[in-house]
Order: sequence, then C-alpha cells, then structure tokens
Amino acid sequence: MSVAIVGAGKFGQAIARGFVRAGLVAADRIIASTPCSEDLAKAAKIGVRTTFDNLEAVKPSNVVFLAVKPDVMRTVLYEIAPIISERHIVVSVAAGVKISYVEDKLPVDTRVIRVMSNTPCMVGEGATVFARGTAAKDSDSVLVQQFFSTLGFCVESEESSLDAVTGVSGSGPAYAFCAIDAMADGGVKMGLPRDLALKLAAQTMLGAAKMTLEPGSHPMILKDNVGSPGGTTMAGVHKLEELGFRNCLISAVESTTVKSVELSQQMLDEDKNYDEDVKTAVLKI
Ligand SMILES: NC(=O)C1=CN([C@@H]2O[C@H](COP(=O)(O)OP(=O)(O)OC[C@H]3O[C@@H](n4cnc5c(N)ncnc54)[C@H](O)[C@@H]3O)[C@@H](O)[C@H]2O)C=CC1
Ligand SMILES: O=C(O)[C@@H]1CCC=N1
Repeated sequence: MSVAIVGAGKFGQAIARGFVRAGLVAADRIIASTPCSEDLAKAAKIGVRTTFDNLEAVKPSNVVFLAVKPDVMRTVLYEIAPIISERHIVVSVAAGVKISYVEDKLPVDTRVIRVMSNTPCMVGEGATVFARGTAAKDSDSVLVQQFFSTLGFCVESEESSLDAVTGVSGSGPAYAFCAIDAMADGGVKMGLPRDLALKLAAQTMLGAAKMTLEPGSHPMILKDNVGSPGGTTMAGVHKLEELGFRNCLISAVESTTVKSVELSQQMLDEDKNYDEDVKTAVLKI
C-alpha cells in the first residue's frame, strides 16, 4: 500500500504521524505534498517522503488523502483528476466539502470517501466518522475504518451527519483545549504554579473522559458522584450553571455545525459561478 497526503499541513501531518506511529504504513510508503516549505520540513521530520508536486505524490499511490483547506480543493481536484484511475481511493478529510463536490471533479466512478476526524489522532485518541461516496466499495470502507481505527475511535455513518460531527469532535479539541487552559488559569489565580495547574487540568479532563467512556457510564451520574453534600463541587457547578457553561458549549457545537453547512453551500455556489464564468469565456472565444 502506498499513501499520498496532499496538503501536508497540521492535519495532514497529524494523520501521517498517526499512521507511522501505529505501524500501519511504513514511513517510506507515505509521500506528502504541499507548496509550503515549512510544512514540508515538518512532514519530513516524521520520516515520510515529501514533495512540492501533488502529482508526484499521487502517481505511485493507491490511497490519496486530501488534506487541503476547502478553498484550494477545486484546484487540487482538477490538478490530480487526469492521473486518478480505478486503482485509487480518494479520501477527503476537508470540513464542509461534500462527496458530490469531489466526485464531480474526478473521473466517473472514482472511489471517494469523506472523513471528519480530529487532531487527537496524533496520540491515538482521534474520533473519526466517515461516509462513502457512490462508487466506494465495502472493501474501501473497511480500509478507511482500518486506517482511522489505528488512530482512535472510528465509525461509518451517513454523509448528512458530518456537519454535526464537525461541531462535536472535528472542532471539539479546540473547546477542550480552551477549557483546560481556563482551568489552569483558575489554578494559577488561586496560587498554583502554572505547570502544576496545567498538568492537573489536562489529567482531570483525560480521567473524566476515560470514565465517561466506560460501558454504562453517564456523565451526569459521574458528576453527581463528585459532589459531596454541602461540599465544594456543587459550589463550582452552580457557578458554571450561573455563567451558562453548558449553554455555551451547546452553542459552540451549533455554531460550528452551521458554519460547516454554510461552507458546503458556499463551495457549491462558487462552483456554479465558476462553471458559468468558464461557459461565458468559451462563448466569447
Ligand atoms: N486541523 C484540524 O484539526 C482538522 C482539519 N481538518 C481539515 O483538514 C484540512 C486541512 O486543515 P489544516 O491541516 O488545519 O490546514 P493547514 O493550513 O495547516 O494545512 C493545509 C496544507 O495544504 C497546503 N496547500 C495549500 N495549497 C495547496 C495545494 N494547491 N496543493 C497541496 N497542498 C496545498 C498548505 O500549504 C498546508 O500545508 C481542512 O480541509 C480541514 O477542514 C479536518 C479535521 C480536523
Ligand atoms: O476549523 C476547521 O475548519 C477544521 C475542521 C475541523 C477542525 N478544524
């Protein structure tokens, strides 16, 4: 198996590092491309092969991960389309880019899978949901499941769920990092050294997440178990409620989901305008 990662930025590097770390693909079987020399140097440190040329990455590969930002997706798809064949599986990890958008720009019957994952893949604790395109086979789905299962939790779903998945787990690590940082700030405000406060905040999140993932657990029962009658915890939980903590998180997931839907629509609209501009230009000739 040979893997191309087109767009070796933060997320492209995260999955490359994850695949190598998990021993799923040897580093020299991965070739990562980006026009950014800084990103290319970071990818090279993982041990993977690197190139500025997307075609050089795609040509020898059979699994092609597209990890570019949505705004360059069209350019990249048109660039690689002439060399995509039945031997390739194209896996897009871009937020807000619909499967049909990718399929439209590649040869008919290209096997496409759309993934929404997250950066904790780097440490084997990713959360990934994927949906298959119209020509993708069961074996493609099994392969993608295998790839992302080595990087954490992974499940197949319908494409319609992926905007909400982006809201919860795609962008979710950012909310968790903000929470950890804020808890550490609180600790420092109350007199703890910064490094200890940060370690305590992160370890607490990790422990709470692990307990929540135990079979049969529910976060609100676990929360009840922390609060002793008349004790400290409920004073803190009361403050969280007073300041709208839960409301805040629900709204954050909602805003991210809405943004993902908007992004998909914006891409389809831009595509339509682009097609009309091309038609007009052709008519002028
Ligand atoms: N960062 C994250 O936590 C997650 C990101 N994603 C998705 O991954 C994709 C990449 O996001 P990031 O890694 O955060 O962005 P990034 O900006 O760090 O990486 C994008 C990379 O693509 C490169 N690039 C730009 N034009 C290119 C071209 N024509 N051909 C090849 N490479 C090109 C950039 O130079 C950069 O190296 C996005 O579509 C995003 O929605 C999905 C889930 C999580
Ligand atoms: O912010 C973004 O658009 C990407 C998608 C999910 C996480 N990062």
